[in-house]
Amino acid sequence: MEERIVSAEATELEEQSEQGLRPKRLADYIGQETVKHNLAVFMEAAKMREEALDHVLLYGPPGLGKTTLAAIIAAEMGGELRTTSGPAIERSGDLAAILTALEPGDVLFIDEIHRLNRTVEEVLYPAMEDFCLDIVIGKGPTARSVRLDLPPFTLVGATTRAGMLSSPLRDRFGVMARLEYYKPEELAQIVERSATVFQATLEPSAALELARRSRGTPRIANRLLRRVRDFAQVGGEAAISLERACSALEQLHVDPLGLDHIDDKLLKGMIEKFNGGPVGLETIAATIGEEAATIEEVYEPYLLQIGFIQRTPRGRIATPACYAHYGVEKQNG
Ligand SMILES: Nc1ncnc2c1ncn2[C@@H]1O[C@H](COP(=O)(O)OP(=O)(O)OP(=O)(O)O)[C@@H](O)[C@H]1O
Ligand SMILES: [Mg+2]
Repeated sequence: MEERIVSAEATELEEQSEQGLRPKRLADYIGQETVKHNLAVFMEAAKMREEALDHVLLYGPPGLGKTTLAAIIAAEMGGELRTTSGPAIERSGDLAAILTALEPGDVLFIDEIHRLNRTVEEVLYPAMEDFCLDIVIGKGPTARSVRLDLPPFTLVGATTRAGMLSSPLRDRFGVMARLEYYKPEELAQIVERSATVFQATLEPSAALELARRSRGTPRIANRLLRRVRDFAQVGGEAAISLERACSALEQLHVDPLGLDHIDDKLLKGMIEKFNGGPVGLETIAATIGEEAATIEEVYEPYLLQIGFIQRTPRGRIATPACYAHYGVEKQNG
């Protein structure tokens, strides 16, 4: 798969630089008002009862702030954040080691929790439900099971694929929070905050322009800000203006809706080669030289979200909004 500036996934380098951009407290976390409001109530109540917060499942598309929110929950609850991920825990013994090292009130963050294997997952059930661990000592006829108590802790799970979680696991989360794509005004606030962290001056109109082209995703907004700042810096400009933002984004092939050349290739292909469809996913994949799964999981979600394509039983169709964007009339027949 080609590297894209509008990809919602983090590059390896970004994972480190993002650290400094993450808001640390709930009050600084922009947008996601419902999730934020509910979490604030649940955290307050847990603190009043002097209990650990109920286990929280955060789900939604990449780059919307799940990892950020997990760290905020730990900070607000006054516990340590222990981070791991589904694929990193290979054996049930690995998870047992992590669980027994927890202190009361800690937050265990399991990223990509849909990728835990079943045997590991089963260790998690009693840990989540009763704060205990059943371990088997010995083998064969002398084997016996011992129950270990765990300190009260909060599990925060994150996933982009909530549908892939088994129902016993899903049922053990007291709080389920779905993160939504951000509005341009919210993304503008996010890039303005990031610009302050970078000690860059960003004009409000430039912030809004970056926001509009960021596909509802803070990670993309911050990435575009970094690149646009480079252009301004090399141009010797003290502040990032709207004109500079627009010309830099044009240079980067990010159009006013946040579409790049790959989106163009896909959408124009549907219009020009298939008269707007319906056209099957496999056929689209073959014409643009991509895997069907990549199109479905990576390219399509944003195009569906902005209403440029529709999924129908007979295949994908390009909508009138998509035709209008490219200034093309649909051929009849
Ligand atoms: N509500 C927010 N306010 C401010 N910045 C945010 C917000 N949400 C996300 N960000 C920024 O966006 C970047 C990506 O966020 P984060 O890593 O938390 O996303 P994620 O949902 O965990 O992504 P992934 O699915 O790839 O793990 C971070 O640099 C973070 O600073
Ligand atoms: Mg994350």
